[in-house]
Amino acid sequence: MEADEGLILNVSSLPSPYFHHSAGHKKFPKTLPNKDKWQTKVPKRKLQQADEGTPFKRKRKLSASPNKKCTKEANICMKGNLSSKSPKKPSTDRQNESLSSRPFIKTSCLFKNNPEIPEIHRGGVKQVQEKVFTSESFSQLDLHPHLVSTITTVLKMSSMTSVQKETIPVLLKGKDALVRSQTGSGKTLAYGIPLVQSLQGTKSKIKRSDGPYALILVPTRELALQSFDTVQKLLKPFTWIVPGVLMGGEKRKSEKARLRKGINILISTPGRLVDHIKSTKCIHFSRIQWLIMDEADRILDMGFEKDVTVILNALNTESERRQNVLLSATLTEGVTRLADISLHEPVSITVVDETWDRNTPKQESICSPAGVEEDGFAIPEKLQQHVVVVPSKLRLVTLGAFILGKCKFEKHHKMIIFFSSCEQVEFHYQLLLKVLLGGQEAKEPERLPHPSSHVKFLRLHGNMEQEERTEVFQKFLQCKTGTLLCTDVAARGLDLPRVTWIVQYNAPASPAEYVHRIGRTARIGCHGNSLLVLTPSEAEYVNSLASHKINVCEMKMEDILSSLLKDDRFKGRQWGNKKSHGTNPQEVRERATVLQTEFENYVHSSEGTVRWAKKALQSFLRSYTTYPKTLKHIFHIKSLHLGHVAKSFGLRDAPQNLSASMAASPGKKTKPKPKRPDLRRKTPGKRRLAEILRSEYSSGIDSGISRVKRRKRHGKPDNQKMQS
Ligand SMILES: Nc1ncnc2c1ncn2[C@@H]1O[C@H](COP(=O)(O)OP(=O)(O)OP(=O)(O)O)[C@@H](O)[C@H]1O
Repeated sequence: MEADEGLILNVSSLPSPYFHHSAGHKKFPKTLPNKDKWQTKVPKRKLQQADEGTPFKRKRKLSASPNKKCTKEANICMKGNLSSKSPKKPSTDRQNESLSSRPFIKTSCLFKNNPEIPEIHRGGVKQVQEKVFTSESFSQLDLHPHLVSTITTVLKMSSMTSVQKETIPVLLKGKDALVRSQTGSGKTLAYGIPLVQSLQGTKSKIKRSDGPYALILVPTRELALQSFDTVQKLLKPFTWIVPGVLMGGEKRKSEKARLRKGINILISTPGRLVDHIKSTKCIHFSRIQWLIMDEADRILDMGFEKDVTVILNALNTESERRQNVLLSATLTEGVTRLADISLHEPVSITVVDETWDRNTPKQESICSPAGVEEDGFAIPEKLQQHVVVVPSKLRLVTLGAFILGKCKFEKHHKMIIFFSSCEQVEFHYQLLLKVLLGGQEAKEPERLPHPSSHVKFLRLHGNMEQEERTEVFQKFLQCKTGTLLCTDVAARGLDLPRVTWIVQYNAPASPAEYVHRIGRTARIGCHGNSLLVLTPSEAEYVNSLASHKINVCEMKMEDILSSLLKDDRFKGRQWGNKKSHGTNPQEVRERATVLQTEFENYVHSSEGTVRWAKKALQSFLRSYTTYPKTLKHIFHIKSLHLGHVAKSFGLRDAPQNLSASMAASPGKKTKPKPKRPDLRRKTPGKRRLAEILRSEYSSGIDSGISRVKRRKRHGKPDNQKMQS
């Protein structure tokens, strides 16, 4: 794929640095053994005795200093071949015993030579909190009675949220506003209600052929669809006002036709709108009265600034005065810039709880969100945030165990897992489907899983075709349980009901993105949970979050892994028909190793899957280089142990010659990679990176980035599909 151009991978033929293979068992079976044969065909490995030392030392305290980060993992930087550091062989007696009567599952490979796990201390950070609801009803506002009845009967809402109570009157007065309130607090209606109220009451009744009166810009297509849906509901009694969405993916011709017929409230992603501004003659903005930019900071973050400038210029040349609204749960520097160029004497609205040390809510007639950012971002009160520190080698099994624990054994969970690249989403989607679902639904991945199965997987990312994206979005919207694997394309604005867990398998590029990702749960006063997965060398990220008043509490990796005790598919033969003791750490380790072996067997079942895993690993490494400067001391490519990271992609060996730029030898200075937010300087590398990142958000017609084609039924990951 384009995203990976320039990276050269050689298939390594070196023996695995992780395992001591018993004689005659140097190679794993080439194909995934079927389930009943599994226990006899499992590659023979020696058992690690329970008394073989403590696998995880929890000695080191997490340094408060941002530059101190010397775990063993960090020190072994990027050495792909660990042969010199292979775990010691256990005693010969044990070895013989293993060879004669045991299943030869050697647990030391996963649980040895890992860096120490630093202790995480909750910093006693007092999180910023907002009160979600007020006791005031919509009927107290000066709204059209039909609009009020639509809100109460169609949307089934009675009282206003804090942000609605503050924002709606300001917008009804015709003022510009910069609105910040926590995720899931009802910002869509905060602008939607005054918008509809004002348009239904225009002196001369709006005609469809008039064209747009309002423009709503959002960063992703799914959010465009969602906002369209809300606006459409509000417009129920006012049928003469026509909303429409432009978001790419759809044929440009049919969008043009809809524009020609007339759209009064136009909802669009910036890229797609710019495309129409440049190529569609019938598009005009002569009657524009409203410009709303939802997730305003994101719109700028991802290199849409140029598009926004084109849009603003187009609006300014055709209409003189309009009302402008910027909204987000996180106000950042970018918004200040955008506010400067797009808002006119705005009212700044931020919602803060009474118990917090300011009055709530707060209105300022200045436009400087800086103070808000200093105070930290508000997190929904009922959102329980967790972090787990996991050595690289154990990341994949920990993820697998977590999914099984929540979705298979606790059942009623709906989960979103965030990854840092499309390739990783695709790879993990197939891998988890095949291994955790034991192959049933994996045979027909496009089919909905059996309704009784609570372990279901869906995936969403910017390289999918729009038709499939929309289908997946709708499916996840409607399902009660299941797991969505996605990139940040799903991080902003999406209101997906009943999501109980957010997992961040790769840490986000900024605390703001952390806030938006976890904000997909615990919406509008509901309960929710989040889990951030960090490696020992990344543990300091917790301090970075704390500096934004974000408080996470630690979950132990061992506790997550222990859910494997409930799944006898991962039982080592040593335990025979014996009932699990429930807490035996050795048994947990053994089961984790069985699961890891299943992952590896799948990955190594064909050349295509190996290539796929390497591709996913590459894209992970590439995304690792794009953390901004402020986080580079935590997320630095040189802190990664390539062999250990490879293991978390089910690869038995660290790929050799990964890339000249990626896997530079330790100590050798490499050119710094472009940082995520700084995408305006047009060096070719930056332009390409910007393109890749924008693919998550683009209009869908301009990037030229290859897309993952809709999979055929019975589709198997192979090289062809990944190349698309
Ligand atoms: N007054 C209300 N009463 C009850 N539910 C409401 C009310 N206002 C909004 N909601 C519901 O709250 C949920 C979240 O609303 P919305 O998506 O607008 O939040 P948001 O603040 O825009 O979130 P984000 O920052 O993540 O984009 C939606 O399901 C919406 O229908």
